[in-house]
Amino acid sequence: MDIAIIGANGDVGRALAVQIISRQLLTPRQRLQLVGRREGGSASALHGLRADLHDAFAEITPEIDVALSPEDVAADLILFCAGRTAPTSSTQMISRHDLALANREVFESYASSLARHGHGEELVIIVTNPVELGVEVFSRHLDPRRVFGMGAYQDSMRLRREIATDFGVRRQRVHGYMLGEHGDALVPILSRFWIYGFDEAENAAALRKLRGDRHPGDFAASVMTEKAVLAQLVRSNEVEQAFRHAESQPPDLRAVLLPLITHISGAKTAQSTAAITAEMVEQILSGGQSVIPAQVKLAASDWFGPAGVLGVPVICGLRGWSRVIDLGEGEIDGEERDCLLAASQVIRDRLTSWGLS
Ligand SMILES: NC(=O)c1ccc[n+]([C@@H]2O[C@H](COP(=O)([O-])OP(=O)(O)OC[C@H]3O[C@@H](n4cnc5c(N)ncnc54)[C@H](O)[C@@H]3O)[C@@H](O)[C@H]2O)c1
Repeated sequence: MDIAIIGANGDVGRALAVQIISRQLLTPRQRLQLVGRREGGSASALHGLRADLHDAFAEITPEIDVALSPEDVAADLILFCAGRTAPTSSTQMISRHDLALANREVFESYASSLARHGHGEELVIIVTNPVELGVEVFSRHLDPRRVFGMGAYQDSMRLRREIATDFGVRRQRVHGYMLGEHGDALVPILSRFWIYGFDEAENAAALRKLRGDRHPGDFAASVMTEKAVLAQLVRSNEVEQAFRHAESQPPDLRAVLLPLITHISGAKTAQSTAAITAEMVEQILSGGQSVIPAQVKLAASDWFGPAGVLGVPVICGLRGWSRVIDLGEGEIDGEERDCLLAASQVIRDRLTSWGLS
């Protein structure tokens, strides 16, 4: 298994290279390809990064090479983190629409080249935003079962971590999903929540505590309200107060709001994104079949809604994802189902507005 990181000179790409090597996801005989642009600083910086990685991890480095054009990408697993990112300051504005149009070209150039020059068995994990756009573009060129967006995985792990903190357990003991869009149309699926090791009564009490008197359909409006409060605090330079405000919210809201302030504080979320992407890679490479929440391109026969890109739990292995699980009749709350249908519509509308209908 060889891995390519597209956009390897970016903040996420560099952190991801360190994660892949330090977790020894590749043996010394396998290859890590660092992919950047010929123009700009990448061409020289990637050779520097290659040397730095050898210097840091001499005993465990895989073979590392540098590629500077889409035609030269050659790997079994492609981690896509190239392109523009949302600004880290609340005063610099680039609309999501402009970000999408800029990144659509980058997605297209690599997806069409992989379709022409790849071996046809590649798995692709999209990190670049909008994740749903990347999944849509790649799924038009490659087998959709081999394309994943890591947004739902990251959002679900954040939800589990925040819940774990409140109940004083390790994140690995918490089950629960954050599905839908990696954006404003996120859907926490608390009806699939439980803590391993708690009995039925303890889990029911934990769920009551978690939900309080809130309904799944209220979540999107709460996110919008709290985002406006935080944007105001960050604009008036009260970043510490913004973090305190976000930390006072319930776990599902914290899972969305804390990364948002982290990004606009200037720190970005490169380290956590790289760590969680590497964890997802580790699961996929384990060789077994695991359940991974991810944005994928669904056919209407895959779930209870229409065809399109959506964050859902899928069974996944080295040949890609095979089916959606945990969303059957009676498995989730009726209101959560409605929220997922609404999220799917939001994503379809956005893709149409970005020229992909
Ligand atoms: N999914 C998530 O949870 C998540 C979290 C953080 C960041 N992101 C996204 O990841 C992406 C990268 O973020 P970052 O902070 O590393 O940004 P960055 O600006 O630091 O890096 C982007 C890199 O992409 C490279 N690039 C641009 N066009 C390219 C092309 N055509 N070919 C090869 N390389 C190209 C740039 O040279 C740069 O090195 C952004 O879209 C960001 O929104 C996603």
